[in-house]
Amino acid sequence: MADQLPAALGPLLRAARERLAAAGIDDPALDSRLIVEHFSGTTRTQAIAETGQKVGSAALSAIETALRRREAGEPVHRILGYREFYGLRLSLSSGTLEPRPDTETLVDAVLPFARATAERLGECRILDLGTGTGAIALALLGAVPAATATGVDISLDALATAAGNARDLGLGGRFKALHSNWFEKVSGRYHVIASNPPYIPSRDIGNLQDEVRDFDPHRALDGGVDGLDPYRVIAAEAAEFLETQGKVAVEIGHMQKTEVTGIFVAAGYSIMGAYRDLGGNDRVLVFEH
Ligand SMILES: C[S@@+](CC[C@H](N)C(=O)[O-])C[C@H]1O[C@@H](n2cnc3c(N)ncnc32)[C@H](O)[C@@H]1O
Repeated sequence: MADQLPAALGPLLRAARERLAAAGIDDPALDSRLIVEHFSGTTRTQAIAETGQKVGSAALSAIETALRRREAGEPVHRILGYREFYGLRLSLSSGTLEPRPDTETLVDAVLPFARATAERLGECRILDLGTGTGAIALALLGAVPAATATGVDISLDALATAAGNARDLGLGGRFKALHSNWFEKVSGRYHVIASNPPYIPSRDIGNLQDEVRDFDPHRALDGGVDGLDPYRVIAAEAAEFLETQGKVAVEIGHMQKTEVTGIFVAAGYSIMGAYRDLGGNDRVLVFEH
């Protein structure tokens, strides 16, 4: 019950952390802090300097509900309803993948080219295939003020969330959400075509961590029998939508570098760069046609 949680901030944080630790949560200190701060509207500084500050009963009740959800295995960012990506706060919804830090590697990989294009031409048109929350497109728009982006998704729910994120970040005027099965409804040409497509082989979905399998939409994960179907579509069709010397950048599963490179090379592309994530895993490939 809500009244079992202490109302003073310091003891409340301690109690929340102990509950999550007892439930076997990986990082109970971080998750309890995120939950308490979010639902009480307090800051980290207050947690250190004002441990006696009282949290109201409505906030305590929300914290109690959130702790129960976390104890039951729901990812902390699903409970909060947002996740930070490339310094941007992105709202989540049931149709969106939770953006992962690994995907920031893709943003880093194409950002210098996007900046240089914007400087040279006064614009940089970006196509983000499978945009989800809008993570990749919005990170690039945030960093390159002259850029514009179209975010494509098959999920209407994801597109509504991406458009809302663009608005909330003040990027709505440069972001267009497009409902399309990959390139089907896409028109025009782009300097950057970026994608973090679904790339898990269908048979492996059941073996994913519970937090991924049970809370990320399967449409965002399942890349077909061998996990490579979306790369085949992108390699076959992207050239038609690329500006001269434009770049295609894709996130890959850490064992997929050779196969994905082979798919793009067979379709007439040259590999321009391969990037590892912070864990040292192959994560992003950049091609030119
Ligand atoms: C791995 S998620 C990536 C989401 C986001 N770009 C990110 O990096 O966090 C893949 C996205 O592709 C979308 N998707 C799956 N199949 C698609 C298709 N046939 N056409 C367009 N988008 C598709 C999913 O709905 C999902 O949003």
